[in-house]
Amino acid sequence: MTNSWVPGADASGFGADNLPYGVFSRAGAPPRVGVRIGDYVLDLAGALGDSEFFAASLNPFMARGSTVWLATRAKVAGMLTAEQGRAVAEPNLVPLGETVLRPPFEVADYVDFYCSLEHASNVGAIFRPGDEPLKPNWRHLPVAYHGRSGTVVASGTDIVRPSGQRLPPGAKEPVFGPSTRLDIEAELGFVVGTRTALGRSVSVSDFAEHVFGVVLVNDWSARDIQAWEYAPLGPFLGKSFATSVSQWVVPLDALGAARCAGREQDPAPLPHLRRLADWGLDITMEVRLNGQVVSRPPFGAMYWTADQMLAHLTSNGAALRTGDLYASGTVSGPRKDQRGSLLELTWGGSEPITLGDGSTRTFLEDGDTVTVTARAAGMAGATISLGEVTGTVRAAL
Ligand SMILES: O=C(O)/C=C/C(=O)CC(=O)CC(=O)O
Ligand SMILES: [Ca+2]
Ligand SMILES: [Mg+2]
Repeated sequence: MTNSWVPGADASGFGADNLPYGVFSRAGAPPRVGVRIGDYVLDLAGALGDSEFFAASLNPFMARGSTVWLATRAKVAGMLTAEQGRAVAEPNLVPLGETVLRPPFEVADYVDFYCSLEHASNVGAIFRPGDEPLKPNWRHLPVAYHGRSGTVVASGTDIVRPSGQRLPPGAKEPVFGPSTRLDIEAELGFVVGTRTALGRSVSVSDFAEHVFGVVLVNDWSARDIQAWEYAPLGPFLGKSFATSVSQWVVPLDALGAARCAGREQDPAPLPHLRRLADWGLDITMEVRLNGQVVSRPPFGAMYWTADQMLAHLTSNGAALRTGDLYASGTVSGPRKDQRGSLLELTWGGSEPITLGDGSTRTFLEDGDTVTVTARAAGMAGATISLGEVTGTVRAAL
């Protein structure tokens, strides 16, 4: 672990080995880019002075590319660990409590993958009983759909219960109204920094050149709307009403110690999707419902890794833009208490879970708060916190 002179930082999960980026503002001042250290934000506009930090999003900084990302990270780490850097950094440290956090980046395109073998198998069994849970393509490519970037919201934003069409159990005709099966999906999101030209593909080996960092994602899902609408084109309004992301983007470089071999793949993917480096990530997530832990999904168990997702996403020549967000899909592990959605935890609503106050849930009720957190191992015993993504359900309008 690299020690920081900032009080409390080393043990906070936001020590000098983490240094995630976000956007903050102070009372009456325009937003700026900052780095979190302990319970403080280092104002990068003040500490480094570069124009891309006087900005309301990380996009201008992310667009500069991986050489600048690494150089900036090294400078910031130096300031927050060495006594010589302290003179510059200290006047630019803002207590977290004096800041308002803003959405960290402007989302360009948003894609959601489906990369957990257990999640895909569980959902297949619940939605399509009697069929093979996995379609024949599943082990050959990371399945995904395009989501709605305009409804990606920052952690803390209230989620209004969506209305839509659904087919009530046993009914022959659909009805329209508030969803009765509102769910969560705990996911990891990858934020693209460096764009590409139309027609170009990104190979698995160029992953770290394009992906700036990771966020936690909750892909809120209305299971009744989804189940009725999805055939044959996939999820649409059942997921497009809101997707929440955490407020600190953890740089890929902070996850070096969390890298692990991806899960074994059988059959071997086609050459353009074959892994060339270890981009599995050993990250443990925690899902809390009204404060109670209901699941601990293990990201290291994902079948497809993020380098493969990016290679697939661009394999047809689709261009990348700064701010593109692609999420892993729901993270579910082999154990029951590792499932990343209520759909799976309650097996389609047939096995309610009991909360600490004695109440039970199948799906979310108005007033429920869901919080997803995650931690990864850092260098030499450090812990890297990925912060949290939280949201409270409000009654349908
Ligand atoms: O299998 C289906 O029909 C639908 C699956 C999902 O809801 C999954 C989705 O949003 C992708 C994911 O989070 O894994
Ligand atoms: Ca999802
Ligand atoms: Mg969504």
